[in-house]
Amino acid sequence: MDVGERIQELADQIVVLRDAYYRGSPSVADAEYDAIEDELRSLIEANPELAPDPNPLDQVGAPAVLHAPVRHSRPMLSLEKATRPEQVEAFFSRFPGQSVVVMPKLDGLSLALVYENGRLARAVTRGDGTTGDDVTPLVRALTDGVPAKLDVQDRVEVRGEAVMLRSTFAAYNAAHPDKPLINPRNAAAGTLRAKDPATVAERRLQFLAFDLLTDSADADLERALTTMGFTVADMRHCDDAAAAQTVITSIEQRRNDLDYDLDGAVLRLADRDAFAAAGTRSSSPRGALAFKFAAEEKTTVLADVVWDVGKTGKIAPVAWLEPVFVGGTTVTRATLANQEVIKARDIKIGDTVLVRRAGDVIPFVAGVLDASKRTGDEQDVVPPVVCPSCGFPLTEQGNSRELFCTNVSCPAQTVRRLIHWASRAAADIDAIGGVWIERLAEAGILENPSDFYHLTAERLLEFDRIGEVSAARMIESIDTSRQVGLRRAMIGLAIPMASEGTAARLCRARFGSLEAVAEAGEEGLVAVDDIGPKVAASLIEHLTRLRPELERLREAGVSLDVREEDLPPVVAAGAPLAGKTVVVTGSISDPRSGEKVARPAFQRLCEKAGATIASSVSASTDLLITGADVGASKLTKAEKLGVTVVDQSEIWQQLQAADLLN
Ligand SMILES: NC(=O)c1ccc[n+]([C@@H]2O[C@H](COP(=O)([O-])OP(=O)(O)OC[C@H]3O[C@@H](n4cnc5c(N)ncnc54)[C@H](O)[C@@H]3O)[C@@H](O)[C@H]2O)c1
Ligand SMILES: [Zn+2]
Repeated sequence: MDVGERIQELADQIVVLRDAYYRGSPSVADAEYDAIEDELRSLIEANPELAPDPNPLDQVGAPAVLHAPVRHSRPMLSLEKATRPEQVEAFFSRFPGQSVVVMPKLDGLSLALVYENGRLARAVTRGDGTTGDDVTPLVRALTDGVPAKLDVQDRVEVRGEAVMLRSTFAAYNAAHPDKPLINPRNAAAGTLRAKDPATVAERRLQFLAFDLLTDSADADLERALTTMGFTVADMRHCDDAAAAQTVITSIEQRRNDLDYDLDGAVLRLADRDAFAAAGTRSSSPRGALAFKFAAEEKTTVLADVVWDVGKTGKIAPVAWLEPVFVGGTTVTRATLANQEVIKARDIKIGDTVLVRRAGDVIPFVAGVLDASKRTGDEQDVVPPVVCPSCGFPLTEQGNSRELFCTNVSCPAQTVRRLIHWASRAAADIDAIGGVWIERLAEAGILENPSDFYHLTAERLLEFDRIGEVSAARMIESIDTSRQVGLRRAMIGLAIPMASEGTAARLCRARFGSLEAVAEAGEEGLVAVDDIGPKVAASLIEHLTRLRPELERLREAGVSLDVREEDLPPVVAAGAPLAGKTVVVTGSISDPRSGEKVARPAFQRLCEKAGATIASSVSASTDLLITGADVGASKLTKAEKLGVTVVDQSEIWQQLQAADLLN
């Protein structure tokens, strides 16, 4: 094929792929689509005379199916892409002396919000860049971060990205295993295509502003937007390429801690007038550049599905994949959740599947993008009828029909329980990996956690492929783990229904040892906040069953007593929340960095500030601290009970003022 033909072929492919993508059913992963654009771009650069007409690279989006078309005041463009530091340098050298802001490139869909006489008049999607879709009712009903009113009378247009938070996405998929969403970007776009807000009510979006079109406002973009009350993607001012590169790298490193997907960093002239003066190309502004990060989604072939027995006997499907580089590592295994999810996503062995590895979640198979690629040789995924490890019959539980092995002495479960005991969150026996645990269990040396503490170097040296140094290290690591203490021992014993939070709360409630928990009785346990009768019953049942094991652990010198660090924090005099009972709700993030903060970590900070934490709002609550994405029902309840509601920002300020951060 000659170059001209290849160019035409790529251009045609792009048109077809864009059409499918902007209709909401992409047929390849973004990374694969981008590779096609890149190839076309470099062929045209080398052979400008062969540029196709029309050239899809000069166009934005797709001639979408518009329900309520609205023409944009100024075109909504795409961004020039970069992947190498030299391209960042070239950008700076084009604008000598100009300050540049560097900010995350949010992966959602762009919206233009038009305000007239201080009121939100219209919210419009990008569409083909010239004409977009009016989605005002959906944005009003479902999007956080869109003020209904502004303190400005002139016409103001604010542009930004509507994203679905990763936490919203995960919660939605957990609640709807029968109709899972593929990824947050697609989910956000689908939400704004809905005919009726009520049908997508659980799919809330967040708007983050990055552009402002008006004459009457501060020249500095970030200051102008924040003054108006918008949430702005974290912007850093940089005076040279080296500084920008440092910010880009730090954004990429923080990528996993954020509650939204990013696909890169955007560089843009900080001064609004300079940006406007720089002008545009056919499909992108000259005053901005997008630096792309490694993809968090790729497609690969699902080679097989194996059913894995977990520590509680749960049998879960695991996808074996042809190796694929995604989210920064090579992935060969991914979770498929359960049989209902496999059915809902219509996944077969041999399919080309989309694998997603984003944030701190384990890689999962998000679905099949293009079922028309099937050859007919694909095979259905058939759930097992007996335990793959011990052959015992299985039971099904819950709406997702999760499978469980009913044999308490199932060998696979035993190994998993031992691995769990040795894991970092529990006893942290880091020198002994899963493979060794399996070998030792097979040899009949390990069955219960207490067996670890009778291992000797001599015994380990009887095995093949082990030297004295590693045997000594393993024994030393076991010895250190004797200090495990109440909280982590409880985690390590994997008691059904008792979470890591349960273990932490029992310590905070001043239980002195695991035995003390076992003897507290239901009444003593439910007195602890957030421990209900079901959790209490499970604790009593399993700790009673484990009584002989607890004795064996004690005899082996393992501490099951509460550790100093797990006790409630010492509260300083004059602490800002002293004596207050508080409830924390919504998603919390540190305003200094924008990073998501796990709720327990934030609650711990509140405790340091003197608060007592409660799990739900009641008449004895003093404060309800709200993060992002708070359901209306919580607020209504607080209002009814006369509980004061404060935004997290106020608490962060108080924490900072009391020197409780860092
Ligand atoms: N999988 C497929 O088949 C397929 C097909 C077509 C397009 N796509 C994907 O769609 C995207 C193409 O869209 P594009 O060409 O407009 O490029 P783009 O999405 O990469 O860049 C432009 C967009 O970036 C967004 N953005 C996010 N944060 C921003 C910020 N801080 N400042 C400015 N803009 C910001 C804006 O919405 C803007 O419209 C790519 O990610 C591509 O992979 C995929
Ligand atoms: Zn079994």
